[in-house]
Amino acid sequence: MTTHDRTDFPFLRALLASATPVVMEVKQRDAHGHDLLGGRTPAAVVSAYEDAGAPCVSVVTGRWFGGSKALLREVATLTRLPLLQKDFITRAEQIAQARELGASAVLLTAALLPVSSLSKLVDRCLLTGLTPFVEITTEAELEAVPHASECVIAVNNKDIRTRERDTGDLGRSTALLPALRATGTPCPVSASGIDGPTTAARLLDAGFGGLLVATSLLRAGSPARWLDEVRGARRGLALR
Ligand SMILES: O=C(O)c1ccccc1NCC(=O)[C@H](O)[C@H](O)COP(=O)(O)O
Repeated sequence: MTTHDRTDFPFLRALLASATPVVMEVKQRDAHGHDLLGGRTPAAVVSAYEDAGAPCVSVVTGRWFGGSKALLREVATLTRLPLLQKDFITRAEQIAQARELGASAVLLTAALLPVSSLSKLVDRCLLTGLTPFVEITTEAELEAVPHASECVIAVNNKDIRTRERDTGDLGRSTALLPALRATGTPCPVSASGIDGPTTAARLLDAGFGGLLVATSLLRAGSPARWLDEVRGARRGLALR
């Protein structure tokens, strides 16, 4: 496969261009079924994310978290920011559908996909102009990621086998970061369980090129303040 021009991939381009590369997520419920929108509409949440300066937005369409394809379609009508679809994507038709719904990137969960399927789906994404957002939890899964230099690769700090009901092990991200970088991915990401601005600042300082956050941002009330606190915490770390 030939190397693609990154400028044709809006999700990756936006993440790489951002000084605060936090992918802000629209997620209706947490893994325990607790509502996260608190009476807000998706429009209100997306507007707050835009005001905060989010480079891109993730939309959970998976039913475990109360999502739906209609939610992605709705969010796509509300913003021009590049969108990531988070769902269990296992078939090429779902990639075509993601694009139709308005996504610029799709989640591919390495733990759920045989290596040959992951490879075909990554190829399909790249041919379709979607950024493959490949989530891994181990070094073995990471080694099986094809065309890593054209994928966003994210360490999932939570455990998909328990439906992500755990609080997340951020040590997994830190431990896997050198191996992540060695793949040549332009954007190593830490995803899930990032519990606040101080943790986010620490992960960005450690060298992550992006973070994916839902629960903490949605519970914080003001995403703009949350991101300001990340900047403040980073300044504090630089002064040490
Ligand atoms: O991780 C998956 O495989 C997955 C598949 C389908 C829908 C959602 C999925 N994961 C959940 C998430 O991606 C989290 O919502 C996201 O990482 C944010 O986590 P948090 O900040 O802890 O709410």
